[in-house]
Amino acid sequence: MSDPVPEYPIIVEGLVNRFGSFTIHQDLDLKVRRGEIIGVVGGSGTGKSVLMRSIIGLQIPAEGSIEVLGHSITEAEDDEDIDIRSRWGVLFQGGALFSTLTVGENVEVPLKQFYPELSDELRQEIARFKVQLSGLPEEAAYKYPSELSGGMKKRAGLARALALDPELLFLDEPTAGLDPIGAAAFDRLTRELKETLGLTVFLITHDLDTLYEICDRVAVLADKQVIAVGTIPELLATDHPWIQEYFNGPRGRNAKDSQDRVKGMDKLSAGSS
Ligand SMILES: Nc1ncnc2c1ncn2[C@@H]1O[C@H](COP(=O)(O)OP(=O)(O)OP(=O)(O)O)[C@@H](O)[C@H]1O
Repeated sequence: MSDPVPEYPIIVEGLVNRFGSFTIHQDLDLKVRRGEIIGVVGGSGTGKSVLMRSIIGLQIPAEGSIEVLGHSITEAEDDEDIDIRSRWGVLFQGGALFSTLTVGENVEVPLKQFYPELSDELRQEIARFKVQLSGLPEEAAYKYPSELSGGMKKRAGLARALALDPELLFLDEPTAGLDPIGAAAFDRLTRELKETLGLTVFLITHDLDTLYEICDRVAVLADKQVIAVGTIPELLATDHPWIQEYFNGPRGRNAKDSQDRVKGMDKLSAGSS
């Protein structure tokens, strides 16, 4: 049995990341709450993906400490490292599916790695279930990534991220490249999965609609740090120029207007029923 999920399943303190003489993060702190969807935003190149890679142990920081599900990532021993990696799922930008494997076989990869004792039959059945959980038709399990649309590839990547029943889900720009309807459907799926599976979700995005629709809080990366974390109204109450420009610029206003319209329609339909 894994330990229970702590109140803050991700704690980053004093993180420093450098590439050569180029400093990406300097004394960056972030605490993610259990059960929330935290949106991570920031200009291009501010180090959102590098932060995610540090949290999941793919990028060794120059300084700082990172704790995930109560375990130190920066000082993990090998065995502990393997145990903890089975408790999160990651959807990388672009899906990162193996092109020579079918969708089902892609989902089987982490199952084979972490549960080699599973029979082929059971492993395949679990993979088919995860494919359906991600909103794909069952037959998608037998297709190759090249036979899927962009939106289906994202869902296939999500199915693989869910393979091990993770407690934490990392999504790197999940709606990038999707049409607005596909993006909204993916957002709904993320929210539903979070609620039904009790996940904590770390979600990097440039998509303002996603932030308004499904994120409980938003962390803003700028000036090599997380300069603010909070709900969108809380962020709007700060006077940081990037935050104001981002949420109050034309795209930010459009996203807010469209969320207000959806809420208004929900109220109307609740009133008429
Ligand atoms: N392995 C690496 N070696 C050298 N530089 C790197 C490496 N990985 C990332 N960088 C640099 O670190 C910076 C932050 O990259 P990162 O991918 O985290 O940005 P991001 O905020 O996710 O950007 P975007 O929104 O464009 O995806 C960039 O300048 C990038 O070129």
